[in-house]
Amino acid sequence: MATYSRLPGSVALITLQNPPVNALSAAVRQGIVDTVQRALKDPKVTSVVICGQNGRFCGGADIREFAGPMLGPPLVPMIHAIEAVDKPVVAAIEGVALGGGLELALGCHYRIAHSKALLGLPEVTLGLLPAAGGTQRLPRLIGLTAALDLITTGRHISAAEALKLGILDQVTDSNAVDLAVDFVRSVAGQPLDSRRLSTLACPCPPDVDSLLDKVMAQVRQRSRGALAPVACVQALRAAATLPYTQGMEKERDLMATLFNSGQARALQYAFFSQRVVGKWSLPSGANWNNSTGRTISKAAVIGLGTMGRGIVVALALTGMSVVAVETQEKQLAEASQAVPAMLQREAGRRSLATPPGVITFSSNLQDVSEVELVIEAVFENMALKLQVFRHLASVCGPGTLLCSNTSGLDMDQLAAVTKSPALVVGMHFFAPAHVMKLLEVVCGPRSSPEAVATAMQLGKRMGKVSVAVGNCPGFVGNRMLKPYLEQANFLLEEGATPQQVDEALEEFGFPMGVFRMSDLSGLDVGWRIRKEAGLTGPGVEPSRTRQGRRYSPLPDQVCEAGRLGQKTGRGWYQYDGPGGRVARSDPWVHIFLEAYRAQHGLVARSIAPEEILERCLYALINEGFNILQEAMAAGPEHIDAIYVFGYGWPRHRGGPMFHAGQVGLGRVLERLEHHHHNHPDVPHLEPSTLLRRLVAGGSPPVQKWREFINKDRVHSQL
Ligand SMILES: C[C@H](O)[C@H](C)C(=O)SCCNC(=O)CCNC(=O)[C@H](O)C(C)(C)COP(=O)([O-])OP(=O)([O-])OC[C@H]1O[C@@H](n2cnc3c(N)ncnc32)[C@H](O)[C@@H]1OP(=O)([O-])[O-]
Repeated sequence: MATYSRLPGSVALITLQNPPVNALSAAVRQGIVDTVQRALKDPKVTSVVICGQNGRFCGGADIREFAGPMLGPPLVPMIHAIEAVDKPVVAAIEGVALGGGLELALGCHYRIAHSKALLGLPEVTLGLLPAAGGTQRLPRLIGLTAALDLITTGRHISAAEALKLGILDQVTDSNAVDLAVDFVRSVAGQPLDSRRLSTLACPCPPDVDSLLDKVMAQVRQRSRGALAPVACVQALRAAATLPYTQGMEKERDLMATLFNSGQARALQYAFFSQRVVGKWSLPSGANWNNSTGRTISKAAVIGLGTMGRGIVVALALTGMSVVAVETQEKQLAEASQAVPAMLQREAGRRSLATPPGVITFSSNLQDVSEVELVIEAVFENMALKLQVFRHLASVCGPGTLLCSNTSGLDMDQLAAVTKSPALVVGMHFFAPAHVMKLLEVVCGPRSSPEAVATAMQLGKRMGKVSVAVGNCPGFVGNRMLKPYLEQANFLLEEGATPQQVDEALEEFGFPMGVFRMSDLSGLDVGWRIRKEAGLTGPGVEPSRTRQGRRYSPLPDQVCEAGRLGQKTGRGWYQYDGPGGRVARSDPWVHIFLEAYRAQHGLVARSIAPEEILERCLYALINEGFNILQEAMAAGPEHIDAIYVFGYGWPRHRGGPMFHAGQVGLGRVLERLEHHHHNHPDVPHLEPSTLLRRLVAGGSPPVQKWREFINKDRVHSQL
């Protein structure tokens, strides 16, 4: 709703009320229409201020309403009516003015904001475009070039940048509503024609067509199949070339194509998934609402390799002090050079509220005795990690939280060697740890709600999307990645090339296909894990089965040939020397694959992109269903947030589990059965029981899976 009050000096104050972000729900829109009418008709009112309750102007249209029929007054005529009012209307912006919220402000004659306010038109991140006049009014106010940047990226800008661009008329460090009230009194009675943005021409550079063509090309390349960014450029082309009314028709038509698109639903699902995972819960019933975490002010990181250095920076960026420990002198010296530079660069990239914390470098584990939380990031080897945990248990105080950055080893085994297993959790970062948004918080069977709450809270402070997951081999992300990688290797055995597999995955929307990604992260990472698991190495027969299951020794043989990816200049592709970034097809690989197939009596066949996608993605998704069944993840949103924020799953496809729902669970089941029939020695293709149950249960929408799983779990226990 929206409330109306009349202030001294003939000012009407309209306050939007829809906590927490005053989104423009049907009730708020009706409230605005009613209160603007009232201000218009009230002869004692000479000017109007619109603001939002609780220090937040407006977070835009109410995204929760998109799933249903649109009720209440539409936004476009509502904003047009405000613009047409013959009394000055000022938007007093505090907190946020995003999407429809900024469009509402653009319909006002003046905009005043608090210096900490955030503004923007992020609709493109929801698979939409600013459809309440934003694509037509913003370019008329700030010019086409600047509007193209804000609308095609959807980025939030500070009040300072908005003032510089000309979106805002004034910015204040004190109360923006008070300033707006004083300001509007001062402009009451002044002509408003020039303040009605829809009546203005759109300032464009002389070569407007080449600018639009250039931006369209950049957007198409950047968006990897996402529809909304392209539609945004088309709407802005209309703003630059058509009168306002026709431009608005173009905006409306483009929005109609986007609104019901699968991509828009996927992106809105991703928006809410990111928020659902913050509300963590454990099978024990402990959750974000009934568990309290500790606020950490001093932490330590053990092991300053690539991951350890990034974790130190991520912690220091929160303002806390960090003890960075590395026992190898050479590595310590290198890290104490590299880390401060990384911290400065990252601090420069982000406008930090608090200065970064102090980092102390040491080679002595004794120096962590005073910290509240330790993150171990040594080499991925259980024996070494156990040694470190035993040492930490003897050095640290009884209340210290001990965390490991392991990417898949048993957290409970580590907890078992400490005095307080309840204070042991996994904090699995993704490289580069100070940049990647995802954090898997691994809850061992003995991890206390307080420990999980502390790790989740710390993740939020580091700006991470933290997802609580269960303790199983590979946790969630890497556990699902295993069948995906396996299928990719099997497809090479059967006739595909690394390029064909990667092209299919990149066409789907991944920034990098599986083989280019493996070359980037280093083929030796997986090779070492397979050797430690006894799957390859001296004395292991290079056959194509292991424990009765199909196994591909292809990647082992590539590594044995000294090809470890970008770091050696050769892997599944060739590069311009060690560290090269540009992947080129390598004749060696094709000769090697032919020889391999001949050696194993395999006949290459042509494999269609559809089969590549089905086998790689459905094997991954199938493992996701097993993870949900075992309660290693609380819901599909958790798996999808992990893949979108940690594994490059294209956001406009929502995530693996959402994608399965869009394809149709029946279809996924049928295709898995088909591929498992053709490859009975690949257990990862055998459909998950939960998938079968969901299909038998009528394939409920993804938002209903958690309910279905919980009911199903209770039922199966009966
Ligand atoms: C016509 C027009 O052109 C078009 C079509 C549109 O306008 S499309 C809409 C365009 N608007 C946006 O894209 C802005 C989306 N929101 C945000 O970016 C952020 O929310 C925030 C504003 C920067 C605050 O961040 P926060 O970190 O302080 O809190 P939070 O946890 O994120 O949010 C707090 C709670 O508010 C909910 N929420 C936030 N914005 C919402 C919105 N626009 N609609 C509905 N719910 C919203 C959110 O789900 C969470 O709920 P719950 O989990 O507590 O149940």
